[in-house]
Amino acid sequence: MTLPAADASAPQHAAEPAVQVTGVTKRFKLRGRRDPLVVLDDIHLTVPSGGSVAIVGLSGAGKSTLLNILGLLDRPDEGTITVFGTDTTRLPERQRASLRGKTIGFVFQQLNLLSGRSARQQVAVPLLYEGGRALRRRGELADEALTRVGLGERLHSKVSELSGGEQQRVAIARALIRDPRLILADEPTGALDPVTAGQVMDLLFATAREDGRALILVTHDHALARRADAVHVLDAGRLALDEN
Ligand SMILES: Nc1ncnc2c1ncn2[C@@H]1O[C@H](COP(=O)(O)OP(=O)(O)OP(=O)(O)O)[C@@H](O)[C@H]1O
Repeated sequence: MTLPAADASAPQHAAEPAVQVTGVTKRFKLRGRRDPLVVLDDIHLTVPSGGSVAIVGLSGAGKSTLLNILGLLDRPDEGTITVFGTDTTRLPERQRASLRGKTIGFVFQQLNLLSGRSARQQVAVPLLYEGGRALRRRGELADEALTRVGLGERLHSKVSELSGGEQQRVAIARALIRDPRLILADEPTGALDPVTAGQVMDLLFATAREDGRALILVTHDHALARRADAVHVLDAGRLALDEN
């Protein structure tokens, strides 16, 4: 897919990690319980530029909680998240939102598609907040992104007319249209058959391998996790490298 070209004027920091997580802790207060639930306990993680990391763990281990924090959708109680050299700890909400929008593409389990809109309209939505060329070319860029995920024949189909797997691919095309440097994916291929899943993951891994980009993938699928450069296991609040 020829997505919008990366900003050639943007500074390149090849040696700088894409994401650096230090000492992240997250607790939730639970109803009827005095002690909070410690979901993340002193998490450390480095994702190199051009790299991919898979996070595996049992249901309830805290994978989504961690992904929400990495995606700047939630804040940790302690610790720091540095994204492409920007320490997000003390960033005001508006700047966090701006960094999130410009830098991060989300492929989450909840697709959040609008049922009345066509695939092309859905995929173009993130470009509505951009000015200039990307805004003007949004239809063309959406078509390219949809073609890349194998939906070139369904540009005008409404979500309600698409299968679950096709909807998931629409969400992936939408996540990629702004050419994000960091892709956060939570079970991105859960609704796809093995062949389509393989193609979609090829696309996500290929995107991440470009210098200055990265992919963080949460999955229960160990075969898929092993395609990443490193696999980390989240268990009892701690994140450990899976050496197997
Ligand atoms: N806002 C919240 N308030 C209280 N507890 C929460 C909240 N969000 C998550 N939790 C709890 O934190 C734990 C981790 O949840 P999380 O959704 O991160 O797990 P997960 O590893 O993504 O699970 P799954 O694989 O089932 O999606 C769970 O026990 C969950 O109930």
